[in-house]
Amino acid sequence: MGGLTIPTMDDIDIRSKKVLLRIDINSPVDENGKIIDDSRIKAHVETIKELIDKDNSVVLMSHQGRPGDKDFISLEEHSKLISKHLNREVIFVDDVIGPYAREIIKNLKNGEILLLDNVRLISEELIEAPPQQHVKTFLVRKLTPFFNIYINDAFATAHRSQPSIVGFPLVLPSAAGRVMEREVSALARIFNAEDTPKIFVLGGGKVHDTIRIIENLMRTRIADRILTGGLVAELFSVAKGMNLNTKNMEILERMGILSLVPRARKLLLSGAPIEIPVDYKVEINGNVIEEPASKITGVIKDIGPATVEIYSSLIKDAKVVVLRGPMGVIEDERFRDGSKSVLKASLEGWGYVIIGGGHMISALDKDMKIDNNKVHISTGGGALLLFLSGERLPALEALSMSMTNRVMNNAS
Ligand SMILES: Nc1ncnc2c1ncn2[C@@H]1O[C@H](COP(=O)(O)OP(=O)(O)O)[C@@H](O)[C@H]1O
Ligand SMILES: O=C(OP(=O)(O)O)[C@H](O)COP(=O)(O)O
Repeated sequence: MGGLTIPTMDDIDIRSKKVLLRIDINSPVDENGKIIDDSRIKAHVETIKELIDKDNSVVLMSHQGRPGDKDFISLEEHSKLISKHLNREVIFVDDVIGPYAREIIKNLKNGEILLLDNVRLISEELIEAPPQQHVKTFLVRKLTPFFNIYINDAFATAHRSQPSIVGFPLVLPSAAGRVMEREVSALARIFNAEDTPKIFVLGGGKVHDTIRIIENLMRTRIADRILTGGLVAELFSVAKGMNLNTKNMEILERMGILSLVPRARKLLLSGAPIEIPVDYKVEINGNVIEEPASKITGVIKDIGPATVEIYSSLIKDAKVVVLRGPMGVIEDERFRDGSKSVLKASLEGWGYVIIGGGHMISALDKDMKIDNNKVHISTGGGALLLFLSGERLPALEALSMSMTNRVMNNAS
């Protein structure tokens, strides 16, 4: 798959085993911490079902949000949703590696499913390091003895070199789950680097990740044009010398985004084809108004209608459109238009469309017509873009290493 040889669930003996299944059910949540879109949860049902049908006991592991952020919450609600979509009981334990969790894992019977709590409750999980280092973490050492097999189905986290992603494949027989397998093979099929023009529509809030992705896209000359929205647009607007007014600058400062301005300027000076919005929807004292980018007085919450029109016409002429990260604060119904409109334009165009990232997917309306022959809805955001820009993903590398280790172990 995708240049690397990666074991899938067809390559290992998965019958009547105890399986650790890393999934990515990191979902958008509202201001009360309630899940507003369960697409990622639904995506993993196929892999879980297959493991249960093969008489395994399955322990699910995932993260949700990052410590310090509002969406860093327990996985209890997720367990109910998995249970609903599977139509089976899912045991939830509000623990990850403690004695209580280990006891339940130990006693889990074939056919039973357990969801551990947010793996990022374990601080080691936030560290990016090579697999050889992560093998030594408490997380990997405490849990490995209970399992026969590790399956990684978390394509959306494949760009992180964290213990739950890269540690276990070095010590347990491992394979890619069905989501991981399908993502990698679909992208390899649909994404042809020769097809032009390729337009990337990049928004959302993970600006540190996105600037790295844009640098990669420019280095490998993959993107012909980048249309920005969300906080990514604000960064490039500042880098282009626009005045976004004090309130927005304070938000960017607080989020550590202003420190990225020199990198954004370097990209622009090197000729990166990055477009910024010409107008925005802003919020002032609870009211929504439209303002031109040159005269911003409110807090920026979405791209405006003139920008939507320009972006839509560019999108419609593209051979490949890749969208990741919403154009605005889509948790608020009043600021979903920008994201919905660029999605609609992409689906109406003639090119291939790849949509990624938990938030952008949640802006897809049920009545939007999706032609499965030319649209791939990915569970990944950052992972998807790094994969498309040619970067090697740590999760895939670790799975590939696990196969080499097994071949060597069998030979010795
Ligand atoms: N102008 C904006 N100001 C503040 N937050 C924004 C803005 N535009 C988008 N966002 C936020 O970006 C977040 C989603 O970004 P991200 O996690 O990068 O996307 P995805 O999950 O699709 O990969 C949402 O919570 C949304 O509110
Ligand atoms: O939502 C995710 O990534 P995405 O926003 O790039 O799609 C993944 O769950 C990874 O989460 P992280 O970016 O906090 O490591």
